[in-house]
Amino acid sequence: MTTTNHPTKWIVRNGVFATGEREGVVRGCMIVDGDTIAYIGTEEPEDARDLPSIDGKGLLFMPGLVNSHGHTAMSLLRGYGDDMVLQEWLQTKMWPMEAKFTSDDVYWGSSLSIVEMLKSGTTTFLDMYDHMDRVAEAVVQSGMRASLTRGVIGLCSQQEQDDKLNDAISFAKNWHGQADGRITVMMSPHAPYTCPPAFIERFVQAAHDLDLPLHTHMSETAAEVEQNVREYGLRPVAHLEKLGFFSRPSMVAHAVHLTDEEIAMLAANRVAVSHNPGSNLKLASGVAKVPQLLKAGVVVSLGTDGAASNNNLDMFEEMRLAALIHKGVSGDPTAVPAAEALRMATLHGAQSLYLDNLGTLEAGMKADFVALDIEQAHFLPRTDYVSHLVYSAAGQDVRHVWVDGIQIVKNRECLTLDEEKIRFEAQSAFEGLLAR
Ligand SMILES: CSC[C@H]1O[C@@H](n2cnc3c(O)ncnc32)[C@H](O)[C@@H]1O
Ligand SMILES: [Zn+2]
Repeated sequence: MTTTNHPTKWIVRNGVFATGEREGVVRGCMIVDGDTIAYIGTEEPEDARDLPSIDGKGLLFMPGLVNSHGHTAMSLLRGYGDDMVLQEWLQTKMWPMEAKFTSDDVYWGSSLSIVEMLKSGTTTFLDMYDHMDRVAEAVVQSGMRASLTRGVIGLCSQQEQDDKLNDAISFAKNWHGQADGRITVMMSPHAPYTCPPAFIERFVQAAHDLDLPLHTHMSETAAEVEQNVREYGLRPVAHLEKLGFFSRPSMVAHAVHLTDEEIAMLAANRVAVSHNPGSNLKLASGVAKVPQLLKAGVVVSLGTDGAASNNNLDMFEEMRLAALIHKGVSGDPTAVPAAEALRMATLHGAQSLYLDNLGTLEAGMKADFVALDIEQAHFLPRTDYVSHLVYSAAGQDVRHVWVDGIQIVKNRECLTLDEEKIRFEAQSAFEGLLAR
């Protein structure tokens, strides 16, 4: 992406800002200096008079959404396997197709997901997959921010395990901190049921050596928890703790099937959780105990998972699901209120990816933000914009997107990517997979 033609310091005037912070909504202006928010408030500073400006009238600004768990190349398998439980879905539909993926397939699938995410307000995402150099290439081109991790399934020979771990280590060495710091890396054994204990321990060691966080799928289904107990005599949380997984900064996806003791153990070890309500509902995995996790002080963020188990990457939908399903299952209408759902999709997302200065609209924070068109029926009356964002809005309401202070979506057009080519190549890639 090119960074020319962007003024280093500029101002948004006449905007409404859902800051994601305690003060909630600010009506006024925001000054961006390079990649950072320099000021936000109701009063315009005197020395801002001559700054280049954009008019925020009719726009609601909010922090860019953070999608804390997914597999971007899986957009190529959207609609390819519906209405199955996780293990059947993985074994009969996903893994046979993924075995045929080339690095080009990963590039076009990831590019397709990036277009979808950007245009629905996501500015940062986590991706766990194979051929990660090609995902990184798409991230660089897009101008987006990402936490990338080479996901490794260890149900293979010792030699293949070595090769996969070395691939994950090389990827980390080559890409952590690249793209002006927009790309960071985590280390990811796929799950306790696909990685033998000794292999997970090697990932923990590598994460120590590289000083990187760890990420994995954990306790997504009841069947997986039972299998873990059968094979190792421990539920997944105690199993991972025993393997040293939580001795590193770590974030686990799903965490649906937890006991109260396990929730306390995650909190004590400062393990962050990516809650994926859409994927958990579609695969009939269950409903995570999010109110209890939040009460215990666990950082809970939101993820879509891949587009083959969701089946879209719209984080507004995940926010709404998170705010609704926990009310439904608990019978408590105060469970996950709107401000909490918004925080999960923004600040908690940044924290769960171990990214500093990201996730709210405040002076000193990264200038990653989006603007929604609020001159639409479903944003009226002007009662509570945080409520509207969570209970009424959808990704299609996003009109403009900035990352690091640079505009990358303008009037719903992606400025950094050729959307038409990406749509064409993604469809061709899927047809090629079917034919191989
Ligand atoms: C080794 S790369 C990532 C790997 O994860 C698979 N996957 C996608 N969604 C899920 C999920 O919800 N639980 C577990 N594994 C999942 C994907 O198909 C890739 O093989
Ligand atoms: Zn996943």
